[in-house]
Amino acid sequence: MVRKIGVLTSGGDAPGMNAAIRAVTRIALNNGVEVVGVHNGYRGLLEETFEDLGRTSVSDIMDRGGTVLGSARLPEFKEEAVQDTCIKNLKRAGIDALVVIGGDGSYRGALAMTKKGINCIGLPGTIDNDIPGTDFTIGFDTALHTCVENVDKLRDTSSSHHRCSIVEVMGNHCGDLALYTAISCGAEMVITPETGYDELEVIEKLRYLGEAVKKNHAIVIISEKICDVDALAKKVSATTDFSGRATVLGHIQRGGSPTPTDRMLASRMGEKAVDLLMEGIGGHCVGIIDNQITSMPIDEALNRPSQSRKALYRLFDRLV
Ligand SMILES: Nc1ncnc2c1ncn2[C@@H]1O[C@H](COP(=O)(O)OP(=O)(O)O)[C@@H](O)[C@H]1O
Ligand SMILES: O=P(O)(O)OC[C@H]1O[C@](O)(COP(=O)(O)O)[C@@H](O)[C@@H]1O
Ligand SMILES: [Mg+2]
Repeated sequence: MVRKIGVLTSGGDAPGMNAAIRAVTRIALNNGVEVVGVHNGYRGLLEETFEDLGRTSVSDIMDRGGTVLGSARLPEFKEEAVQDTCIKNLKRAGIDALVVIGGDGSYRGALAMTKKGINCIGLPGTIDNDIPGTDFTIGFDTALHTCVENVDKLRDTSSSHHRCSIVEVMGNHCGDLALYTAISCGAEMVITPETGYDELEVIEKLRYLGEAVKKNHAIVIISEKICDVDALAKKVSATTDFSGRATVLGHIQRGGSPTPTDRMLASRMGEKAVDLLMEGIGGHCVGIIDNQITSMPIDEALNRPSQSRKALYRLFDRLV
């Protein structure tokens, strides 16, 4: 029987994490289960930075970006000795189950802890939308809104100055944020890990858009970690009709008040996490598939192939 649940946020923060913390806390308390907030991800398990959470501890946090519990990356958490210390610390605090809100790395940690005797449930919290086993992650929708808002602004000034804006967005190794932004903003090109990158092809396409199609501006959305966008912008200025400018949206994509979609998703997922723990289930992660809240074993989720975006790339091509 579960009497006390811990909750932590781990890896890169994401808007909506607070709504998830709130949901876990309120739903557990309403079931007569105590809740402990663990500060700074897995580091808090090691350093025992625990805080009892009451109903009002999670008041007025739903609309705030970031995570009130703090987040961290703790590479040494992969070591068994460190995990063993964390298990001891959890037991000493009387915490018998844990909700981990984070990305794929955090899921691996949650699985390891479950195998060592503390049931953990993973909630997908990342702006990257790169977690298998769910159609959408908490934070993706808000980050997409931020990207769209900023690219819309860049389009205004790019049109005035006959410019090509090359906009780098986050996503780690996943192109979703770039692809969804590109479709939503009516960009001229999208470059992601899925499309691959060929500098000559990009220049040729921009030449065609400038010289043959007579476009006033061109927006290129590119995923991070693909090329040096400043160098590409210089090349565009030197070899096409457009003057090139690079913008790296950076960490603003991680902040801001979560959209209602992210707040809803976080609340629904938080509810599911507590229900699973109360049923005695651990080592699972929660997802949303076809708008239904689901759960599956973490190792099954991590071994699933990532979803095909072929239809969306085709749509992008047909819209240009
Ligand atoms: N294989 C693993 N085993 C145990 N813990 C892990 C593992 N991989 C990552 N972690 C823990 O999860 C934390 C967050 O992982 P990271 O990949 O940085 O972010 P995210 O969870 O957002 O993908 C890491 O700092 C580490 O503490
Ligand atoms: O904040 P940092 O350490 O610079 O990391 C940046 C990375 O974190 C992210 O913003 C989020 O990644 P995770 O959710 O997997 O932690 C990535 O898009 C980006 O590559
Ligand atoms: Mg990750």
